[in-house]
Amino acid sequence: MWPEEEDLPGFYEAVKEYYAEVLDLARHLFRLFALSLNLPEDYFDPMTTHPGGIARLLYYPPPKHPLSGDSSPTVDAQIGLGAHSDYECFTLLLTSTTPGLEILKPSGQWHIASHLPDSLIVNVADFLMRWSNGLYKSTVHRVINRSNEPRYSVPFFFSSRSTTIPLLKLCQRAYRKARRVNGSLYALANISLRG
Ligand SMILES: O=C(O)CCC(=O)C(=O)O
Ligand SMILES: [Fe+2]
Repeated sequence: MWPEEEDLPGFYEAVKEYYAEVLDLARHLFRLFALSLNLPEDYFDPMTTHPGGIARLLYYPPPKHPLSGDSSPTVDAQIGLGAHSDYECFTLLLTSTTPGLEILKPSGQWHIASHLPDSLIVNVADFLMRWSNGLYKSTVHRVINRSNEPRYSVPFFFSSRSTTIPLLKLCQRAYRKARRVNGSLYALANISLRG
């Protein structure tokens, strides 16, 4: 449901235009992922003809009591979005100047992603991790608005065409390792709805 044009002039057009642009970019990015996996550039193209692509318009109000800028533990009430990974192929994130996104590092510490002007953040998601047999790792992240400002963000979740996709023997070494070490990766393929 969209707000009436007279209530928010230009809003619908702006969102529609952004969606078209980011969809193009996502398809292009998929080609770069293909090249990085030593696949032909157009390898994933048939899977992105009618892809799943959802943009969310998110608002995180400022906290009632200012929070510290470091990544020290916080109580649940302060967390805008709890720790999770996205479940599509990847996410393109457009954010306002207010930081808030935190990335879980392999060390177990949270890294506060700083805002870079005119940039998008790319988060690898579960499906691409599964597809690449764990070569690409999905990013565990959360959102905490530690500032006194409202925070806005527009994640665009990009997935493949809705069809049965055979498990690809991409990245043979990673494939064998994934099968041997982490059978639970297979469970991911069965999770259709989360969060
Ligand atoms: O608002 C953000 O920066 C991230 C949003 C997010 O992780 C999500 O909607 O899955
Ligand atoms: Fe997310």
